[in-house]
Amino acid sequence: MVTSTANSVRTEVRPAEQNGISIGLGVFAKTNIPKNNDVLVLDQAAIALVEEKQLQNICSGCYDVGKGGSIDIRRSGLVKACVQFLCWKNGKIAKEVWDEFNSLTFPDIYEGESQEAKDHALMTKAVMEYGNLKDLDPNWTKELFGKLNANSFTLTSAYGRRRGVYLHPGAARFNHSCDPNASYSFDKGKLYVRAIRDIAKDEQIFIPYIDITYSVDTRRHELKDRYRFGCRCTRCLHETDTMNPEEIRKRGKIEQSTNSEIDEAIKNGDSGFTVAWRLTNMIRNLSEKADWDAVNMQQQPLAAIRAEMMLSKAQDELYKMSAVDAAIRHLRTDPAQYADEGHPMRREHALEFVYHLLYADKIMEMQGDPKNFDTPFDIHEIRPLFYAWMVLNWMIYGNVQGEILADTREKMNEVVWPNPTLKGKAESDVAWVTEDLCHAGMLWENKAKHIEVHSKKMEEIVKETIEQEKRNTW
Ligand SMILES: C[S@@+](CC[C@H](N)C(=O)[O-])C[C@H]1O[C@@H](n2cnc3c(N)ncnc32)[C@H](O)[C@@H]1O
Repeated sequence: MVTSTANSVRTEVRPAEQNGISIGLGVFAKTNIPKNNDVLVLDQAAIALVEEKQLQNICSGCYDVGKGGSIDIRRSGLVKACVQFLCWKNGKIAKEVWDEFNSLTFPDIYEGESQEAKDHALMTKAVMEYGNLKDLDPNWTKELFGKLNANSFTLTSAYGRRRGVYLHPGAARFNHSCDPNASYSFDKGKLYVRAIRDIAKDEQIFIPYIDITYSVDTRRHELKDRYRFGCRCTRCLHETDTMNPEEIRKRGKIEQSTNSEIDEAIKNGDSGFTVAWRLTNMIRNLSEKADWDAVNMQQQPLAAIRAEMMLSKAQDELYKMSAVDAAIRHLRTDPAQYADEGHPMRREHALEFVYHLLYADKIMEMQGDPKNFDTPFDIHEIRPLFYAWMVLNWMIYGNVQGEILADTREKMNEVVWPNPTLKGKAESDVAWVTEDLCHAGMLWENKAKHIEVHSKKMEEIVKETIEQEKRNTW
């Protein structure tokens, strides 16, 4: 069912409105689409740009690591010099994709005397100068930047750090909602749009353009800033109608200033440990200052600090510590943010948690490793490999009682995964983890006991860590 436009067997593009206001075109279901089913799988990205510093690591064509890419486009000098890299799939682009790209709109802000228009004029001049491109058309560059800004997806690493942008004219027709009925994920150059609720025939399909775990003020701020529109979604309208304006403003302020502090904390190339220490201080300061109930692990801005702490510790190979952050997200934040156990974000985060656990297990096996000091995992005598097995079984069965390998394989086929790579990874991991635990004698006789003990211990670790962070006795 892979297609290169949003007019497909299941979807069509037509005029759309949201809460009584026209919002241009949108994507609609042509048939009932049950929850967890594909809405659309798109290939033929028109533009995929990865920022310069990532180029050695990641291909902007398939977003895979270590492959490099090709540059073969009309006016290639422009884009290469300006935004570093551009990859047309197979060096070509389908005519229907190109036509759709040309029909995309962009806000007036890019016209005339706006700061953006001036910036683009300046960039064009620089590119003409340095790239020796005398015949470059400044109107074309303005259009390109305008379309990119208004219609592209932000490509992020698995940890949510920005890596670049991706523009697919078909995907660009999906409108945004802060309470979406579909989600998307990238996998090997394809974009998978999946229903996260049952979608009825003729219903409009909405995806989230931004992280919707933030409060209304921050969401609206970000949509205005990045995409230049005031959100008309039902959730935004409801929240602005019913919540206390003072409370809305206050929450937004704390979230936005914390995000700036996070950027500040990770910016200057310090060690992961130092950054994690700064982030812990931020939690303590927040818990001291904030007189509202957001200083719990389930909400922003603490969920954002948590994700950065996890990454910072992992950068220093402190996996036993980063796995604790992943556990807090898995057991506290995600269930609160995404009520549905099968939500794609919960699955993606769960698999990340598994990787932190697997690395933690490796480190614990290494005798004399300097990082093998007394972390909560050592103190509580948790075997990370066993907990990884529990999480994998939760992902596959929805519980932790997984039985035998053959069963697991069968079940894997029924589970809907956000994308094929995630499925493949979980599938191969559960096989070898199960085998290793069998050899270690942890499966099957004492399995129930191990599950009970590990669940209890992980709960204690999570509780203790959260308390320690608030007091900063980390
Ligand atoms: C990526 S485009 C989506 C397709 C677009 N409606 C079109 O006609 O091509 C983003 C634009 O759609 C509109 N839009 C999308 N979601 C919206 C929302 N929740 N509220 C208001 N406008 C929205 C805004 O004009 C925004 O700049």
